[in-house]
Amino acid sequence: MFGGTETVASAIEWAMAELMKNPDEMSRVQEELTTTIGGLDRQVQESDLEKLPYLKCVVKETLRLHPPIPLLLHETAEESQVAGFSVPAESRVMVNVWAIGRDRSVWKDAGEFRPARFAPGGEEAAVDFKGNFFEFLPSGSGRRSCPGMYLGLHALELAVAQMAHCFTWVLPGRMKPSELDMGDVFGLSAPRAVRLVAVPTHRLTCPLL
Ligand code: HEM
Repeated sequence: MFGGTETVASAIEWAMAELMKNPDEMSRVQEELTTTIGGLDRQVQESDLEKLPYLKCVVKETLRLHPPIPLLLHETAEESQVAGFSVPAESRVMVNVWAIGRDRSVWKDAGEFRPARFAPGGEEAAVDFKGNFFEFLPSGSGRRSCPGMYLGLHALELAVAQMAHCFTWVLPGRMKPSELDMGDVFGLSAPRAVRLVAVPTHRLTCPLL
């Protein structure tokens, strides 16, 4: 239950928070949605997702900065050498996916939310979720990597697409995007420290139901 629900729920909240903090990115996502869907007179459907490449970059960038499972807990099957250190067999090993995703020696503008890095022509366009790029491991890697990742991605993309397409979002009161608290809580998962509060207004010209 935890693996399939909390991961997706926390990633939806982080994606929306990043889009609220970066209004230009929200506009770009909404523009892609409006163009792909052909206006504002219908909702996003599952079949539209394959035609939304920038939305997929937004989701990828969200999972780079906010992997729902920040630490992978593994055990070595045999003695190994890592960076000149000998690691005995049956050692508990923790892989800090959260820190790797923000490593400045690996990522350009590591702390910035810049989905275009994953777009065609971007410097990280080739990175995927299969666990072969060790600098990007939101679903782990190898035999114990996440078996539900593509289901999770599908749910995540659909939820963000629907929210961005159906509504215009603003922060409550007169809060500026730069004032949005982006702190997280470190544990088994890494949800937002402060829940996202955002005010929607209807954007579509058709009814929601
Ligand atoms: C955005 C969504 C998701 C993310 C980021 C995610 C991430 C992860 C990660 C990092 C692991 C551990 C991999 C490792 O230790 O190397 C994992 C394991 C697992 N996940 Fe997911 N997950 C997601 C969605 C789901 C969904 C939707 C399901 C089921 C419907 C699921 C089922 C599992 C299971 C069963 C494991 C344990 C696999 C094993 O131990 O062999 N996950 N997930």
